[in-house]
Amino acid sequence: MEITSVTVDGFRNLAGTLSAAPGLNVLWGGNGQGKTNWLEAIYLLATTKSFRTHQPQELMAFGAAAAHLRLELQRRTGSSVTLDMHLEAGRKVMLVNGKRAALRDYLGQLVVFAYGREALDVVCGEPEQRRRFLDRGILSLKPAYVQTLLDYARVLKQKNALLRVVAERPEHRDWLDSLDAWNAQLVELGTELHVERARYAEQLDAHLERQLFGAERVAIRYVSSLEPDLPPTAEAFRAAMTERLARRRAAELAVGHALVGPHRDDLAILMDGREVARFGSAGQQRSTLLVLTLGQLALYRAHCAEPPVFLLDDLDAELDPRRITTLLAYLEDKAQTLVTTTKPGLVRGAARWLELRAGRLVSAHDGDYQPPADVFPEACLETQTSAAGLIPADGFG
Ligand SMILES: Nc1ncnc2c1ncn2[C@@H]1O[C@H](COP(=O)(O)OP(=O)(O)OP(=O)(O)O)[C@@H](O)[C@H]1O
Repeated sequence: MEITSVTVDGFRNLAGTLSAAPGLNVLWGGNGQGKTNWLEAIYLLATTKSFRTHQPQELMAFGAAAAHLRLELQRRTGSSVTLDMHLEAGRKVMLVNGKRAALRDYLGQLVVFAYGREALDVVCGEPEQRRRFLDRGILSLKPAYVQTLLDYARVLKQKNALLRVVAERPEHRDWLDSLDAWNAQLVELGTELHVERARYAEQLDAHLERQLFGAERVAIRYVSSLEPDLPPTAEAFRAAMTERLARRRAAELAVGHALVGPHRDDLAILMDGREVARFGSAGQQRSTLLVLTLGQLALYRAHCAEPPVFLLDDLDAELDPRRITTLLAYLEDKAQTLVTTTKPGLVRGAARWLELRAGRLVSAHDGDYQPPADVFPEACLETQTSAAGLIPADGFG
């Protein structure tokens, strides 16, 4: 699949249309000109989520009451698809080819993988970020999985509401009659989550592009909160969760919320057997995230013929020049890539150059266009200041 155009109205500081080419597209301009906002718009259109915020209101242009985003994409088969998203009063409406679409149908249309500063939480943040990372990867292969996620979240919410009421108002103890029914549903839905996530983590580990950035010593493993080495089978999980729910019943009643289930699981990201988040350098943490994200892309390509879209934010701030060349060469035949940079002179071989100012396109060039080498002295200064955060050329050494 390839994005051919994105049109935005009322979203952050953006306006107008960007036309993308197959291959590498470079969105360039000074700091604060809306480059990341364009990638965020594309990510939102693909996944229905922002990589920056959970607050829909923040996505709307200051003072605007609604936003509209449209994306045209072309499939390998030659067919084209239009995705529309309308944001208003905290609501999102999604259309595929002009028709309202259920989430599971919408999510399969455009697959994107994104690497940027915000995504570093996957390595360094809370377990929830790592569960989301896994879930997003599974959704790229299996959009129907979204129903399992929604159902599990709904049942967990109901169970928590019940436990809270009973903890706060003991006269409602008879309401506990329904607890077994909620638990039975959690076991079934939790089994699906566990099996999908544990298998995905196993496959992802096998597809990590370790040699690309010297990440040979990185390994990942799904860690169930029930038992760290629980096998990825439905039988093992069902038995473990049923036993644990019975054993923790009194504790759940005492604290007033659910203590057992895959909503407490984690993904271990290790280097030489130690957590990268705690023992890795800043450069090693970034390398690890890049290797994980490229692993998701490789795993997707192993299952799907359509190349996905790769979004790479702030290229020059995240990678040293040697790694930029290695990464862009790697992506060349695997994805349509959109990168943002304040230093377009660092990029070679782009299919399209899109210059942005104040959220709008000011020039577009194809092919062998030579962008200015260094036109944003203030941006260069900022990049130098943050140079300590660059992924070092010797990677994990
Ligand atoms: N809801 C909003 N409405 C209008 N403008 C917004 C909104 N949210 C952010 N902005 C503006 O977007 C700009 C930042 O855009 P963005 O983060 O895309 O910049 P960038 O080009 O990626 O910059 P850098 O190179 O520094 O990363 C800021 O000027 C900010 O004021």
